[in-house]
Amino acid sequence: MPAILEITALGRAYQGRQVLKDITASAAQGDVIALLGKNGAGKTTLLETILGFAVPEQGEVRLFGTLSTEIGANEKQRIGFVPQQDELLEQLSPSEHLELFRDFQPSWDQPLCERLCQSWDIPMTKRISTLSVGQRQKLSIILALCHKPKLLILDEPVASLDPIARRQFLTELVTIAADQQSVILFSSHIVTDMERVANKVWLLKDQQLVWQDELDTLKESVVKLHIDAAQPLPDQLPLPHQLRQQVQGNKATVTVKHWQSAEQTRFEQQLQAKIRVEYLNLEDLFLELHENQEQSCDDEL
Ligand SMILES: Nc1ncnc2c1ncn2[C@@H]1O[C@H](COP(=O)(O)OP(=O)(O)OP(=O)(O)O)[C@@H](O)[C@H]1O
Repeated sequence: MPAILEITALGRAYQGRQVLKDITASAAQGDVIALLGKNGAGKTTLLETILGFAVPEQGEVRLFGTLSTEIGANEKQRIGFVPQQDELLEQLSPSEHLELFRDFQPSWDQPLCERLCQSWDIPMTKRISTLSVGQRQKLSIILALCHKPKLLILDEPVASLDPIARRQFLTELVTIAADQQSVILFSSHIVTDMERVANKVWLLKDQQLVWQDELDTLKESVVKLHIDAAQPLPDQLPLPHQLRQQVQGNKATVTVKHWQSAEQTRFEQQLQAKIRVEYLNLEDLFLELHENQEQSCDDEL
């Protein structure tokens, strides 16, 4: 069976300016992937290119084995998408909009739809043009979820949701990923949310996916070392794979990547110091991985 999502040597440029470069990645059933990157890193561009909205300048994307720019109704029925800017039909009511979608979707889950509409207080009979931003976002999510897609792509899906709706939405995502064995790929700047549900991280930086692996592996690999020495430490500490270091007298904090706990004793002996290893949450990891640009950095992540 072909992979749900396969990206090969993908490149995108706008008016000759490269936005994505040499991206190769794939996703398997059950993957919940957090797509991280600063503003303008290219997340929306990547998600829209995956969906086949534009022909890539380099490389290709395959969805269910078919080029994303050539997918037909069969593949489209297996995809759910929540765009950053919703594309709802303003003149309809939520009830009419949902009905319209349901008619085109053989696998529509009506009980799920009713449950979400009720728990998210969707005003079913008001015109969509009169809904609040949060209500519109909820409706977009319901439209994307209820046909039980095998590939669910969400671009900033929770930006306008209140904390209760966000938590409910995240719970739904986890359930869907587990029950339907689908792929979920979503971007968000609310990194704490992503950490709750994602099992993989794709990190976009300098046009490339500089990290694409298990979230747990990332957390074990990039750590902050708190060093406490008997004597003053040198300005530049001889530790490999440093992202950032701050030395003050006998103490230092150093963020390193490719950390291997077996090395701790050796470094302690080398520096004649005690080292405490701090494992970071995803938000701190994101900050550390982006704040290293001006610092001494031995190579790219
Ligand atoms: N249609 C376009 N024409 C020209 N440049 C574009 C176009 N769309 C996006 N860009 C540029 O490509 C880069 C990536 O934009 P993109 O929207 O993909 O980033 P993003 O990571 O989704 O950002 P954000 O987190 O702010 O939503 C930005 O520099 C943006 O200005």
